Amino acid sequence: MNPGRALIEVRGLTKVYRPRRSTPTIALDNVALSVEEGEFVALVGPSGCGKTTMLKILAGLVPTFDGHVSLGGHPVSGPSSDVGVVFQQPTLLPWRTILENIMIPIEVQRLDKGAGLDRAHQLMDTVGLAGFGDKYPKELSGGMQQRAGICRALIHDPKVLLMDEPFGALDAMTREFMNEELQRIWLTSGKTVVFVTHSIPEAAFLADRVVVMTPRPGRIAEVVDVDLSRPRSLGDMATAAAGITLDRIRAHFNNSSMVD
Ligand SMILES: Nc1ncnc2c1ncn2[C@@H]1O[C@H](COP(=O)(O)OP(=O)(O)OP(=O)(O)O)[C@@H](O)[C@H]1O
Repeated sequence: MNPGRALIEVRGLTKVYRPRRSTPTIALDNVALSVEEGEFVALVGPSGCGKTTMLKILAGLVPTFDGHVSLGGHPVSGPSSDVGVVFQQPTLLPWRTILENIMIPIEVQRLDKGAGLDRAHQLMDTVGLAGFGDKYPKELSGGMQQRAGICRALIHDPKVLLMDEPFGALDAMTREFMNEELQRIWLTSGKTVVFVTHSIPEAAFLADRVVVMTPRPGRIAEVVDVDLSRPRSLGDMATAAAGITLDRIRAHFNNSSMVD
């Protein structure tokens, strides 16, 4: 971790989708955000406020936008090996084993296979998938598949992990377990994480700062600091200090259905 140094810089970011046969949509409007190296930042906001759009832009998956977006001082102009992405669905290839799925970025980026295999086993150990490398995705539970997706995103040792509702499809108990797992992985890896969620408790449990977005067009309504010590336990979220943070975030959504 290198505190005080912005790894991700977003200034004046506006994204307008212009479909050929319908009216344009302003997904993001003049968004500014700096994320420091090693920081965990969560994005929350109502459906359609541009959270996924923001993440895709950071991932270099959206070619056109207005404003400045940089990663490590370099303007984002396409996918980068400095970034790992985890989506809501694990998107594992069904005909490949778990280990073969995790190794995909090593193959695509033509990195050293031996070192990649060592790291894959290390990551599988870390997330509790040791011994499952030879299984196929359908043989694993949803939570295990999502853990494999996290290993795949981390296999090439990216600086930044972008996560788009990674636990949204999991049952409540698995989701809580995955939140604790992710905190542990983040604490040991020192990665910079940007995490999209609809769940305010999840955002407050995981993040150093919670970025609250307005309904579309997405702007930043408030950035809420979460001043709770690490490592956090789920029980910590029932304390008065956590309650103040949760209320502060929830106040933005009193008339919205997004609150979990
Ligand atoms: N490829 C696209 N073409 C046209 N419009 C799009 C496209 N992608 C997103 N949009 C529109 O941009 C707006 C923001 O979408 P986005 O998916 O970024 O929101 P979101 O906050 O992630 O939503 P949700 O919480 O429901 O996933 C929405 O109105 C959406 O319909």
